[in-house]
Amino acid sequence: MNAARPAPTALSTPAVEPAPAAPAPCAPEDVRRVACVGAGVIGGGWVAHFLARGYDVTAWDPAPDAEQKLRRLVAAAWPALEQLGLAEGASPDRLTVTATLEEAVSEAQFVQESAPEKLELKRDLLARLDAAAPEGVVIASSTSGYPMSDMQTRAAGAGRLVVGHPFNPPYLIPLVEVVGGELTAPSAVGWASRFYEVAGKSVITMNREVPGFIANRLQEALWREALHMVANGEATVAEIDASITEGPGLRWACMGPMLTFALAGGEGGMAHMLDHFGPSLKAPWTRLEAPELDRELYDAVVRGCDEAADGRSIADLVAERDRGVINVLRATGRLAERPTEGAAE
Ligand SMILES: NC(=O)C1=CN([C@@H]2O[C@H](COP(=O)(O)OP(=O)(O)OC[C@H]3O[C@@H](n4cnc5c(N)ncnc54)[C@H](O)[C@@H]3O)[C@@H](O)[C@H]2O)C=CC1
Ligand SMILES: C[N+](C)(C)CC(=O)CC(=O)[O-]
Repeated sequence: MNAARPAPTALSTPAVEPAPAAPAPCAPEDVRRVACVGAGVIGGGWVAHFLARGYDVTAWDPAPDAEQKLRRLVAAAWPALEQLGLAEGASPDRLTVTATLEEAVSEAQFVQESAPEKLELKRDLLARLDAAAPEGVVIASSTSGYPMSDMQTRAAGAGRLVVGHPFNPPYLIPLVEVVGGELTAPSAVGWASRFYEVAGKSVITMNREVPGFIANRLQEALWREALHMVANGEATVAEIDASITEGPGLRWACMGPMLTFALAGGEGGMAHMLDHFGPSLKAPWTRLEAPELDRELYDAVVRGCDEAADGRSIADLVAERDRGVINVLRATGRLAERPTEGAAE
């Protein structure tokens, strides 16, 4: 079932011979100064996150009103961050907005890039960050989907460039997907993953490059089908959103799509689910083509769910899911709205 590693795009042929990645100047645990370059929706969210975790943060963004907007974003996020619990010494006062990119990164121990999702802009910016940041400092891009192999082509120090893909807002959604490019040093990937863990993130370190990484590929499948349905008059925007918030979204906050579907198989788990609903993969239930459910894929999914269950029985998982859904319903004020009238006498 192991799909061949996707061939690098023609764009990812390195234009420069990378210098071997110098070691990071400090351990992930010893980072105190973080630079955020690009301070819009996501970059601003990163600034708020790193400030709340007690770092000194420098930020640079070319927009004339960037500082005003950034400080407004941080101030708006701060009450939620106080609720979550701030690190010792955390303060918005530890933000410095610099006049130049070079100033922002000159003493940084980690750099998070969050400029617009435009490939040429990212290539030039990452090369500029590589030229300006202290030797060995890992530079991560917030890109939503570009492979680092396609972005790192102009950086002499490509070995220290990684993807660190967050979810909006980074100060609340814990996931960050980390993956290197063809020229990235494995040590930089490991350093970045460890740093994000230390900085309070939930890290998935991918073992291969794929455009869109993991969660965005899954989101994109749903997003594109939703757009088709609206375009074809099959569902309204409101129906699309309600179908998730009143349906699978309640479960997904507690349990991922794989284990959720294992429970669709009842006591038979994922094996029964695939036996029962496997043929539906050929039904026109989406415009996305399904893979062939061959023995290798079948066994990999069943085995993966058994491993994810980690000794919990189906009954344990059902109880866990039900507790979680009730908590989400309660937390989102929906338990009260549920119809109280029972069956007619
Ligand atoms: N918006 C979202 O939900 C998410 C976005 N991302 C990624 O984060 C990155 C930024 O996206 P957003 O924050 O949404 O965009 P945005 O448009 O809100 O912010 C981009 C910022 O970059 C600045 N900028 C423009 N040119 C620049 C340059 N050459 N160097 C540095 N900064 C520059 C702009 O002034 C702006 O403030 C993109 O790569 C995007 O794919 C990742 C996860 C989620
Ligand atoms: C819409 N988006 C592609 C920018 C979304 C992301 O990249 C991740 C997220 O926050 O959902």
